[in-house]
Amino acid sequence: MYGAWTPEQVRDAEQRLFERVPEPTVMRRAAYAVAVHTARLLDEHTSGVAARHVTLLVGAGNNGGDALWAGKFLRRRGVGVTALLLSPEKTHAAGLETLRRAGGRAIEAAGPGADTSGIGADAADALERADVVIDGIVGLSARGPLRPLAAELVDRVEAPIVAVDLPSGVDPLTGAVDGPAVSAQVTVTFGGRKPGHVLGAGLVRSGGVELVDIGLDLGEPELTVLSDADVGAGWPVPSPFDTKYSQGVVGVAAGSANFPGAAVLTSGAAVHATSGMVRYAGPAADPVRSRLPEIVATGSITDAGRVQSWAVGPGIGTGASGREVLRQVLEAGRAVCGDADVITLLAGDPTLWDARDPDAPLVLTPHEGEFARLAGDPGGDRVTAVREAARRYDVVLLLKGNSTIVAAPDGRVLVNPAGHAWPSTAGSGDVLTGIIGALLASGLDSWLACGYAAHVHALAASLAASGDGQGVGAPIGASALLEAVPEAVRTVRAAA
Ligand SMILES: NC(=O)C1=CN([C@@H]2O[C@H](COP(=O)(O)OP(=O)(O)OC[C@H]3O[C@@H](n4cnc5c(N)ncnc54)[C@H](O)[C@@H]3O)[C@@H](O)[C@H]2O)[C@@H](O)CC1
Ligand SMILES: Nc1ncnc2c1ncn2[C@@H]1O[C@H](COP(=O)(O)OP(=O)(O)O)[C@@H](O)[C@H]1O
Ligand SMILES: [K+]
Repeated sequence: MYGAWTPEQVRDAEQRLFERVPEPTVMRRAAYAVAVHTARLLDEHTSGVAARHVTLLVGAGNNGGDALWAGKFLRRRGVGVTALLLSPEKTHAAGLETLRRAGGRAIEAAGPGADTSGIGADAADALERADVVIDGIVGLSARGPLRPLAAELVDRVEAPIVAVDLPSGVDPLTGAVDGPAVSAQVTVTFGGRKPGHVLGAGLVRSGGVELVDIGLDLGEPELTVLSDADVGAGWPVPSPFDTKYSQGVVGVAAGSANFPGAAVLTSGAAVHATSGMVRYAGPAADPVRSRLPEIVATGSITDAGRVQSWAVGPGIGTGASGREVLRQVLEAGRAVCGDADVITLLAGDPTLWDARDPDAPLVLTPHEGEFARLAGDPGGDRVTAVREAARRYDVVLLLKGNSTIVAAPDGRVLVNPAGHAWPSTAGSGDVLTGIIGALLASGLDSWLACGYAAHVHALAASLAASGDGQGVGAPIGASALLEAVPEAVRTVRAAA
């Protein structure tokens, strides 16, 4: 498990740290780590460190200061260092001095001989010669997209980039990118990850994140990211004294005559995710029986028998029959995972919420379009949007995406950064619904159930796509993802 802390939390912790350790000492610690990772990258790309060339993009604040200090440490290893100053008059003075004393060169990015881009001739040359570029344009204090000169410089870079703290152009709090931004090979960050490293475009732009301890005491994180080991340790498996009933029975209300596949995928996922028993109730009972003989299938919810949870929504339609299915499931007073048409129905008719038993956990798993129907466009700050909607509707809300966000009504937020896009295939959401339904039936806390399910779902997709999680991937369908769920569960349990 690891956390991500907001810029405000990091700044507060920095202030506390500076009461004990002088600020320049902390900055040197941070910059030294940037230099170490830059040297590693140089070695990877050029099979050496000495006599290689590193160009620093240096903005107006301490982020640029870190880059300048890193340049000084690289000089010690014989690296040629050129700093391009974006705001020469606001450059971190001590950093600049130390780089110069170490034999580094510092020039104005917008120096003489500038072409229409505004980049000076020497600066353009330094960018072209760079084996690695260090991005010290902006860090924790970033606001909005890169300014024009910074954007032009970044656009010119062809060498791999080491970002200091955050890739510039990424919003530290939301991970949103609204314009030009750095795509880093490695991001070296200090004290703790920021939300911008694990959310949205920021996740992709950060590359590999290297966390450096600078002595910050950060407190409770804003966001939590689960590891394989966390998920494996909590994944429900049968004990010697369990029966198929005691582990929790999952009810699946999904699919229709037009969409039997949704029924098969949701039910199949529930079968693979946990032991115990899965009941299916709906018009696709025949295809479900023929594909999944272990499922007890009936035509209607009233005939389904006792369950501990319902996974409901995929393919049920938004007409009268879908509405009736939802009403019956909500009235059953069991834990519910509602997906797809359920969300559209609840968004369109607020009276449907009245059927809900307030004591039974309710999870909703919208994709972005469904979320917009329910709570409006999530915009760039998805965490805030999801957290507010979870509170307003008193549900656990899982917003799907490359980084999936799970918010509880009490404000806790989990993020699952997939790290790849293999789950982006039709029907994979149905699989997720089935996994969550199964975990709810086992009695797991519904917020954690969503986090566990999102983690295993993404892992199953990666295992299915790559054969063993290591090889080059190939596109998969939701059926392959479904079949890989047991291997994903094995993988996380082995890590626990
Ligand atoms: N406080 C400290 O001593 C420590 C801070 N650290 C570094 O300090 C950084 C934070 O430094 P600062 O608070 O000085 O701020 P930054 O260096 O993040 O930003 C400085 C300035 O960049 C400009 N800027 C903002 N948005 C921009 C954009 N979109 N395009 C171009 N320029 C933009 C603004 O003028 C802003 O004031 C951290 O990210 C980290 O790298 C580390 O050295 C660790 C210790
Ligand atoms: N680009 C992506 N990267 C990683 N995961 C993705 C991406 N796009 C979608 N997903 C995941 O795939 C699943 C798609 O669900 P959904 O949109 O409901 O599809 P469907 O309705 O076809 O089943 C979700 O778990 C979502 O998080
Ligand atoms: K940066």
